Amino acid sequence: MKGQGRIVKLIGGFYYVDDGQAVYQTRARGNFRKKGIKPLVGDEVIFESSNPTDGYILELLARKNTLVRPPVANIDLVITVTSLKEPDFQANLLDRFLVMQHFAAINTLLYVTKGDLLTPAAYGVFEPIFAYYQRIGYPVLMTQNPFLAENLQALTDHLQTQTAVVTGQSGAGKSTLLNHLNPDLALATGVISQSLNRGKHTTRQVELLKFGSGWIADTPGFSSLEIDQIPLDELKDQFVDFVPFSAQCRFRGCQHVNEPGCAVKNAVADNEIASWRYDNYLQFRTEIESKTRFQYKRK
Ligand SMILES: Nc1nc2c(ncn2[C@@H]2O[C@H](COP(=O)(O)OP(=O)(O)OP(=O)(O)O)[C@@H](O)[C@H]2O)c(=O)[nH]1
Ligand SMILES: [Zn+2]
Repeated sequence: MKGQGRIVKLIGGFYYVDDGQAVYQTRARGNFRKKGIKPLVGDEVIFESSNPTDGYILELLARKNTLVRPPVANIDLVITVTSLKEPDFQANLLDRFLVMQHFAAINTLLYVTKGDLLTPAAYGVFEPIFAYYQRIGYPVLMTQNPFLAENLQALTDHLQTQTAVVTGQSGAGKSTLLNHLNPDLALATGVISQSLNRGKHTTRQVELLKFGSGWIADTPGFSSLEIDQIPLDELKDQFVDFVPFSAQCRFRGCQHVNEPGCAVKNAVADNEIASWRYDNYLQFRTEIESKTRFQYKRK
């Protein structure tokens, strides 16, 4: 038979395709292989299969978007799980996630965890920081006890028919959040967490799981993230809080570094743009510049 379905996981060179009725184990064939295009979890595909364990992907349908890390396609929403403690909150890492997700044109929601490990006073320090992210356009779900029913319900309301991916730093609480969200998901992650005994990192591969009428995927955590695939002069556009000001910069194409009459720098001085955001912007620029220089040298 020939059918259309979605790749829900990738293990050992096999792509598992869900066509809404069943899941088929397939391998990649098709023209796209010659072009060097690799199927990703989340891809819509045309496949051929005579039985559930022996099929072929013939064709990849056009992708809406692609997230490089984790490698997933056709995502509507990324839930970026951000812990306040164990591991400590790092605005630099959070901004990396946000910049990469904006560059990939994927919507982001912030889910804040581990407030329960802090005193109310220590927790309070973080409130204005996340209020800032909320103000510049990122939905934020944040309560001191992160897994209160109302907070989980608010997240469920955001999910609906969407395809969502849970991402974030190692140990931030991604799997824990999924377990709280739905007992059915807990089953799926429960299998994986048996391997917990062998090491610290639980989630090793991306798998799309049915959630309500949509899909959700846990992903392996990571502790660093390179932003150097973003072209240097496009980095400023990924800082969503800079964009409303940049139209008032004296020079078109202002990079907000040394240019006179820069409205973004003025906004930083006036505390309208958070200084840590601007500092991270300059740091990311330096990283991209040093990478680019390296590439020129090699030619
Ligand atoms: N106190 C507290 N502990 C939490 C919270 N969220 C997660 N944890 C604990 O933190 C540890 C790591 O949680 P996980 O859900 O495995 O983290 P993860 O982000 O999935 O980790 P990786 O799969 O390694 O990327 C576990 O021991 C959880 O029980 C929270 O909000 N509060
Ligand atoms: Zn400027």
